[in-house]
Amino acid sequence: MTRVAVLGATGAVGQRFIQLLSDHPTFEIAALTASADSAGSPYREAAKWRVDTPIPEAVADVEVVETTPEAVPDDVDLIFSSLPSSVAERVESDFCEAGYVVSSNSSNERGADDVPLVIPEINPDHLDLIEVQRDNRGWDGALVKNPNCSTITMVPTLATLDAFGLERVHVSTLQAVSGAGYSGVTSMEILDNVIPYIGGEEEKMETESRKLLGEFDGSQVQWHDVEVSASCNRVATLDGHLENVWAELSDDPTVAEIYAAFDDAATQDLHSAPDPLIETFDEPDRPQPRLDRFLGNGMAVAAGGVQETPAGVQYNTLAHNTLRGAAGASLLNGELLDRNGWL
Ligand SMILES: N[C@@H](CC=O)C(=O)O
Repeated sequence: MTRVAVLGATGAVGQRFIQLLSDHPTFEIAALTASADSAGSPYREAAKWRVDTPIPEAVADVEVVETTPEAVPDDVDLIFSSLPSSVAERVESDFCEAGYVVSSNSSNERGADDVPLVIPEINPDHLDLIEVQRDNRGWDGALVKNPNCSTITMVPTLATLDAFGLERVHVSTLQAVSGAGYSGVTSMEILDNVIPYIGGEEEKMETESRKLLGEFDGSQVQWHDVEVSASCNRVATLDGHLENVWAELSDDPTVAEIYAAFDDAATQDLHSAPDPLIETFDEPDRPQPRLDRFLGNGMAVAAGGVQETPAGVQYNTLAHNTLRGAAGASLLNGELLDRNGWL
């Protein structure tokens, strides 16, 4: 078994990690960390459990430790991080310096030249950037990131469309409240409402997509030159980010060819990877968050409503933002790290 630790285990994404790890066939939880205030408490007291399955018995009485390399057992092979990015910025590098491999959902360093930003089905080869990172930083460990939830929802379809010459993308998002965390938006703000702004989100979609779709040339990632412009909205759904995408392509594929390309999107032979990666719908009113967010155990991307418009090919895409878009994304990167011998 691969021994794993979760940094920031009491938060919303941390709880998803616990849920996903509790019946994982090859990963076992060896340590859970939280802030100094919670350290020393059993997990069931430190975390206000809010996931829709019961708290796993195996972790309920585990004592939470502080988020420092010294507090984590030396024989931990892999660390998952769901720390707030301000904390991650300070502590993730300490873990990497201490020799740990960190698969992180936090947004710090996603754009750094020597940090792999990875979706296993899209750019698994970018993991080899770890060699460059180790040379640059002198680490025995490594830092690997997954993208933001709204980026990860859209990029699998864009990677597929790249075969038709992806030139420009416009996207408008309808993002669930869980993306903002438990104290993110209050009920008074979001009920009967849409908030047409999510701080920093548009920039994340615009930059992370280009890095993910880029080519790793052995020493650096040459970012894709597609132009992406995003408009991000918070809506009153619980989980599942729905996105309306317009993609301008240099070729002129038919709608049927686009559906066929989505259906054939590359998959990975990893425990948490869905097959197919993209579930398609012919119906113009799908995918929908409530109906389609759990496709592929919450790890698939859904796409539908493909049509030709004067502004390019238009379609809707959806993914579960805390599964495929957060904890599940880091977990999948951990499975790839393990399979490719980085642990
Ligand atoms: N930044 C995202 C997080 C993903 O769920 C958001 O605010 O929705």
